[in-house]
Amino acid sequence: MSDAPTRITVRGDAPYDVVIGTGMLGELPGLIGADAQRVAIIHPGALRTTADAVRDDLAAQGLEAHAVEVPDAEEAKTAEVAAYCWSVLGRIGMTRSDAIVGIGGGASTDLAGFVAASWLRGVRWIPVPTTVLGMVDAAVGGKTGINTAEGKNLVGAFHPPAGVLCDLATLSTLPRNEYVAGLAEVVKAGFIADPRILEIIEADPEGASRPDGPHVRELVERSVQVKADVVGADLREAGLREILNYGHTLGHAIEKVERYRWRHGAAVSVGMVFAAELGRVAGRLDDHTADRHRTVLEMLGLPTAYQAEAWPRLLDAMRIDKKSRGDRLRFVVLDGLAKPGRLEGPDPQLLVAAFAEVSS
Ligand SMILES: NC(=O)c1ccc[n+]([C@@H]2O[C@H](COP(=O)([O-])OP(=O)(O)OC[C@H]3O[C@@H](n4cnc5c(N)ncnc54)[C@H](O)[C@@H]3O)[C@@H](O)[C@H]2O)c1
Ligand SMILES: O=C(O)C(=O)C[C@@H](O)[C@H](O)[C@H](O)COP(=O)(O)O
Ligand SMILES: [Zn+2]
Repeated sequence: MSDAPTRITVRGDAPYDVVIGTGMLGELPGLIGADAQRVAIIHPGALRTTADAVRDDLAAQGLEAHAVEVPDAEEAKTAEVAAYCWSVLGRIGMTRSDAIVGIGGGASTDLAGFVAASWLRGVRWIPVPTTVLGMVDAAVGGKTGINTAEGKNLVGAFHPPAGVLCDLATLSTLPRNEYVAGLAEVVKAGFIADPRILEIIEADPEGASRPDGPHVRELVERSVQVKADVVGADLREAGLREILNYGHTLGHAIEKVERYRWRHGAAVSVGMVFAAELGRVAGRLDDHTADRHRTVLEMLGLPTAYQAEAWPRLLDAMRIDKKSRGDRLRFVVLDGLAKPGRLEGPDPQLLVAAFAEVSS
């Protein structure tokens, strides 16, 4: 692949590009909007240096730029932090012609996007993801939101960004365990739509699990393409988009039970093995593809098991999953490699049998 940035267009009512490359934060002013006077840059402490540099850059372009520091990781995805951001926006006088920039991992961009969706009923926003998970998944597609005490992402809005800047250089400071956790969403893209991703990882798991490894750009580009194709066809999750939730029904339940001490990617990793086992016990997924989940994820050092005694709490947490309809649980399962389907209201015994396969 070349050194020039790659642009992947996300279709829809207001199409936008996901730009993937190195050292392209200079593209940000062009995405802010010609009429903007003020920009709020929402970021966690870990990205303060980047946020300050972006603020100085935007100020040099004549914009009134404000860096808004928020708590780290999931601590940012709360109603209290959203309310803090709204109060800052009020104080700086942000209007509908102004813009919000979200810098950081998926937690920061989910919050920034939600603040943008809710402020004045929607202002322009641009995510600058700095984790592999943010680049391949969270920053693309306009799903924004925060958690509540009852569960993950229960409050939010679909609010597509004006553009997404994935500067691969920002990954140089990302701890390896965070990078590896993010690869779970890359593997998800492989199983639901692009098996070449799985082949790249299987051929060189060591190289694939390093943020400075040789496959970063191809893995990011392929995963973004999968996400762009899906959300470009179904922004509001009327049907197709549900496939991006593969592994998330149990994954989100694990995050809640763990009080967000588990990384999202790690929880989704266990959740995908569970979904594969569910597909297998339901007689829909072949043994080879089901087994391949555990093999690929373990090659990367991702978890594939969870404590058996948590099952009642997990089942309870799964009931409020967004794919549920009334009392009916719904799961994304595979009918084969890259053939996602749905399993609606499964026999509880199937769930127990599938969970037994991931229990430790
Ligand atoms: N909106 C969506 O479609 C979507 C998709 C997938 C995941 N998500 C959400 O994304 C979140 C997970 O995102 P994540 O895995 O990126 O975690 P995160 O945002 O919590 O970031 C992980 C950690 O890495 C730090 N960090 C980020 N970039 C860094 C860098 N370049 N250098 C050093 N440290 C850095 C952060 O401060 C944080 O401590 C979850 O809340 C999940 O629900 C949303
Ligand atoms: O973009 C989507 O749609 C997804 O489901 C992507 C997931 O990886 C992501 O974790 C998303 O935030 C989950 O959404 P939710 O609607 O289940 O909260
Ligand atoms: Zn996810």
